[in-house]
Amino acid sequence: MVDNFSSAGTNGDAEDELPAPYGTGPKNRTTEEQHRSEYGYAGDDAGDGWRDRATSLDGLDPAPSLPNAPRSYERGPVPQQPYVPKPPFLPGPPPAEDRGYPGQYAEPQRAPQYDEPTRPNQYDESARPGYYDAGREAGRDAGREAARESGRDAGRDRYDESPFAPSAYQEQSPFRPQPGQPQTPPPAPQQGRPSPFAATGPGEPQRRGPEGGNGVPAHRPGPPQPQSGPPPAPRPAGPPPGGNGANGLTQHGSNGTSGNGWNSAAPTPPPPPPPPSNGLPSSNGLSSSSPSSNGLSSNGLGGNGLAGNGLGSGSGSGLSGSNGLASGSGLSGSNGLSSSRPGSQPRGSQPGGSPSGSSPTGGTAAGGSPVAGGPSSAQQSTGTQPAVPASSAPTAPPGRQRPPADRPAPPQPPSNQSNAAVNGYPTDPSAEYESNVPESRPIGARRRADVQQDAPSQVRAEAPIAHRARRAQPGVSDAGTPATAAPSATERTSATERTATAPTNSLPSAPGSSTSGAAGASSAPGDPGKRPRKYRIHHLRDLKNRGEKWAMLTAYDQYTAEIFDEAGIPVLLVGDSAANNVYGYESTLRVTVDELIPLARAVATAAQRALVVADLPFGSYQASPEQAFHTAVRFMKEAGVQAVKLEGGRTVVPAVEKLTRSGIPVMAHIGFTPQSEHSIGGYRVQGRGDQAAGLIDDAVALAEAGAFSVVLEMVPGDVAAEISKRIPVPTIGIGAGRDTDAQVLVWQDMAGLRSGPMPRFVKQYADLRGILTQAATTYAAEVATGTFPADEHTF
Ligand SMILES: Nc1nc(=O)c2c([nH]1)NC[C@@H]1CN(c3ccc(C(=O)N[C@@H](CCC(=O)O)C(=O)O)cc3)CN21
Ligand SMILES: CC(C)C(=O)C(=O)O
Ligand SMILES: [Mg+2]
Repeated sequence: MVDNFSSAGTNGDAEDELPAPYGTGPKNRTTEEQHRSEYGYAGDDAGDGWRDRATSLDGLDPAPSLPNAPRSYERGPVPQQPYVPKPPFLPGPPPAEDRGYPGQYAEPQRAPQYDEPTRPNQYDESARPGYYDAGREAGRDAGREAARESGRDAGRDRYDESPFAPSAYQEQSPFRPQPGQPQTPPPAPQQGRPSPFAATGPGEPQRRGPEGGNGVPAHRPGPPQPQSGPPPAPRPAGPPPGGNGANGLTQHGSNGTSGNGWNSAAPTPPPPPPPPSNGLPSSNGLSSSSPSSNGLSSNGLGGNGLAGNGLGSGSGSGLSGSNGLASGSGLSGSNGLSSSRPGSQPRGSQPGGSPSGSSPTGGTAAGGSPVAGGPSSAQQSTGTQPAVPASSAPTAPPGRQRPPADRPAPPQPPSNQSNAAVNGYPTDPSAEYESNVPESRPIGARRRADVQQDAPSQVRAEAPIAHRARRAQPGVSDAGTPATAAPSATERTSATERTATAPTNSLPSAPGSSTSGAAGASSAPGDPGKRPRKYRIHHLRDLKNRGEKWAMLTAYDQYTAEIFDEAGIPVLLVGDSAANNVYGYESTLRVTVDELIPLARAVATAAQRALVVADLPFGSYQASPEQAFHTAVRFMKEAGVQAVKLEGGRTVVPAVEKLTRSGIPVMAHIGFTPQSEHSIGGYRVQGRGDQAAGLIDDAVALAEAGAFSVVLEMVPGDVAAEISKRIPVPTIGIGAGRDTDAQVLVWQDMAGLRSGPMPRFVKQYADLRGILTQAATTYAAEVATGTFPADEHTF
């Protein structure tokens, strides 16, 4: 059997599976289908918890019942689009739309490139061009016009233009909220949707499983959370971070404090935004102080949290610190966790937030400097506590409606040319990438840096970096950090220095020896002094050979990339998980190459040391190795990433070979592969029982094909351990236990930005949702009361 991704399950099939020469496409499908079988699944219920969780999620089970969309794809063209035979329908307001995915996936005709639709792929296929164009024209006009007529307002128009929301199409699409109607609250579709990611609306608590929704808590009660990431060195220490527990955050999560934890809270939608006037409790005194004081500000991401604490450090300790934050801020208390709900909406209240909470401390006002302040502030607050009674306040950020408009952020101005669209790159296939590159500094700058890195002595960062640093810390000049210095210092420094500095991060670096020296030394990710100037695939292998564990995080934008990079995270993944963590889709299936490239570019541009890997989204590589090549090249050229990741087992070996032979490092991804969610039949652990052998074979085949690392998602710990021993390249686990060579988490999960049901393998190290909720609430309150801006903010 083939299975693509999962072939794991198959034992003997292995051979069969091996696709012959590159023509994997079809096969994959076939295979996938087979997957449906339940494999070991059945038995699982009991033990794992996965099942349980599922149950808890109630019907959430993604697959089948989803009202949503994905299914449309599977079925073929979206029902409603009569006129749209195919791509054409892409209404394309803006060129961008190329995506028009709706129907296309299914389509056979065009070969390879589903995804890329948008831009006629330069490399490939010719065919497309015409195809799309035609379609667009037709579709667009019609669609748009109609839409306009309907009276859309400006905002809407914008929306329409968005590639994602072609008017005509949209309306019909099951996935998205209709443009016009802000179905805001939870987008209609979502509600029902089982997707774990779906933001739960305020009202949606239901989704959560019994357990509390997230299940998180429940599930992982745990005591020992093994999983957390063993930070590099110490890893064993598992608990360390424990602190976390301490922090509450974690605990929250784990405990489910709230009941379920986060969930519970959520349910109660809080009162809408508080009337400022009253105040925010805090407002009063707060004024300046409060706000900042809360630490919120300070906490801010940078501060405590992440950076400071050091994610990097891994689980460990540092983090905990972070907790502090959380709690400190009240957040915790507030937790955003609990309360927070997904954004979508009303989450309302989030408990947190509230103002009240805030106030507590007093803070510093200052603007919170990030970092430094961060921690401290946090702590301060802590004292205060969690403040945030959730209820209190008015927290609620104005519910976010996610009216369609917002969500898909379609940033792009509608340029019309198709391609040009999104990226801004010219559509012209032949166009020179270099020249196309929009910005001046980005890619180029980075690369230069890289080069230097290789050169041992280099040091100071280049101008670009400096700029970046400055930007980050207003006020700071090169040297110092502004008020709060901590972070800044780091930032400012050159890349090299930065590393070192990386503040807080002291994490566990591996004691390992750093072998190499300067530039390339292989070193522990967490140890500032030992970090390579730029992580390269050989460094990762060195880490494995030395037994040093490391952490990977997703990143989708500049700031998070900078923070994680400075925290010592050696690899940043611009995952297709941006679909549900950036664009608001319910699964990763809908995100396109054109949507990911801008994000990847931001991350690649911002990361100084981290190796940046981009996920090849669904439909952009399965058709053939050539398609994979073209898509990968786009990410390398247009975004500047250093490697790509694709999902699948033996069936994608030809693609892996093609890429690696072409000089493109490939990170493989097996076990539960989200892009094949529908063929797999939901979010399930893969590789149990009989499937184990197949999964191992997949890993071995991928490593032999040249993959420089292999992500193991939702794989039994013992199987992951075995694979880790069997292949020479690093294994990166997510729901694969503690014996993989590295761990990866989606940053919003790790930092507590999102709420809603959380996969069992997630450990939350901060409560950004709570922090931001409180910050926004306080800010709004101060504006309302006239506290802000104050004299010092006035020119
Ligand atoms: N925010 C976020 N976190 C992720 O880990 C993530 C994404 N997004 N998007 C892409 C993929 C999808 N992934 C997922 C998503 C959901 C589950 C999940 O619901 N797991 C359940 C198990 C359910 C079952 O076994 O039936 C769990 O409890 O962990 C797992 C992996 C991992 N990735
Ligand atoms: C969860 C990780 C491995 C991923 O593929 C993503 O974020 O897209
Ligand atoms: Mg992915």
